[in-house]
Amino acid sequence: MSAENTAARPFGARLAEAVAERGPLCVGVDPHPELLRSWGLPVDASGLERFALTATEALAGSVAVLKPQSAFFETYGSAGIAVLERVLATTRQAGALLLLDVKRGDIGSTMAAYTDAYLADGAPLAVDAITVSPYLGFGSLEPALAKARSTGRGVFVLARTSNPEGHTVQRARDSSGTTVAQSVVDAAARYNAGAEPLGDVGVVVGATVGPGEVRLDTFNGPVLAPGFGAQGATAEDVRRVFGAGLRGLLPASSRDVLRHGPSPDALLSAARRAADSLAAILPSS
Ligand SMILES: O=c1ccn([C@@H]2O[C@H](COP(=O)(O)O)[C@@H](O)[C@H]2O)c(=O)[nH]1
Repeated sequence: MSAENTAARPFGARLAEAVAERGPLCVGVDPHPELLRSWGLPVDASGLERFALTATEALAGSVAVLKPQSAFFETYGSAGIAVLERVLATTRQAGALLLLDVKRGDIGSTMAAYTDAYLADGAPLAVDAITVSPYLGFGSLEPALAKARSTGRGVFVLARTSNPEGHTVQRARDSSGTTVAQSVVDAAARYNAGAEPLGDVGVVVGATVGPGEVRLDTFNGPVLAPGFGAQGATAEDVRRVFGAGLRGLLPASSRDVLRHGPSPDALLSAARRAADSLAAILPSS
C-alpha cells in the first residue's frame, strides 16, 4: 500500500481494498494549537512532532485512510515539513493510505509543479492522494489527474465543501440550472468512466450539506465527506446525505478523534467508536 511503490495498481482499486479490510473511516491528523495545549504539549515544532507521531502511530495501523492537514505542518516552516515527512513514513509502514489535505489549485504549469511535489514517485512528500481545488477551472487540474493516473495515485476535487461559506459559490447555477458543485462532480465522473471498482478522481462533499444537493448516484469515484464529528454531522447525517450504499464513501473526522489524546489507547478507542457508529448505520460499509 506504500505511496512509494504504487506504480502498477490504480488508486481506486487500492482504496476499495483498504476500505474492505479496515472500513471507510478516514481520520485526519490536524495538529491544532488548541489540541497541542490540551495534550500538555508546547505549541512549537517539538510539540507538533509529539502530537503528530503519537496520533499516527496510534491510528495508522487501523484506519484505511489517514489524512494529515498540511496547513498545521506548514505553520512551523521547514521543521514542520520534516515532521510531515515522518508522519508519511510512519503511515506507510503501518499500512494506511495517505491522503494529504493540501487543497492545491493553480494555472496548469504551476499545477504541474504541485503534482511533482505530491504525486511523483520518489518525491519527499509523495502520498497516495491529495485534495485539489477546481476553482481555477477543472481543466487546470489536468497535470495532477494525468500524473495520478500514471503513478497509481488519486486526487480529491473540492465540489461541495463542509463549511457554510462555500454555499454562495458552490450552489450557484449555470444557464442550464446545474450547480457549480454538480458540474465538478460531473467532470470528475467523466475521468472515472469505465473504471472498476472505483476511479482515481474523487470529490469532496461535506457531511454537513443538505441531502440531494449533489447527485452522486452514477459517480464511480471516492467521495471524501469531512464534517463528521467536530463540525456537527453524525453517522445518521452521513446516511441522510449520502444514502446507505454509496461505494467509495469516506466519512472523515479529525478533532473529534484527536481530542481524546494523548493516550494512544484513547485515540484508537475514539476512532473505533466513530467507525462503529458508521458501521451501524451504513451496513454495506
Ligand atoms: O470541505 C471540507 C474540506 C476539507 N476539510 C478539512 O477536513 C478537516 C476537518 O476537521 P474536523 O476537525 O473533523 O472538523 C480539516 O482538515 C479541514 O480543513 C473540511 O473540513 N471540509
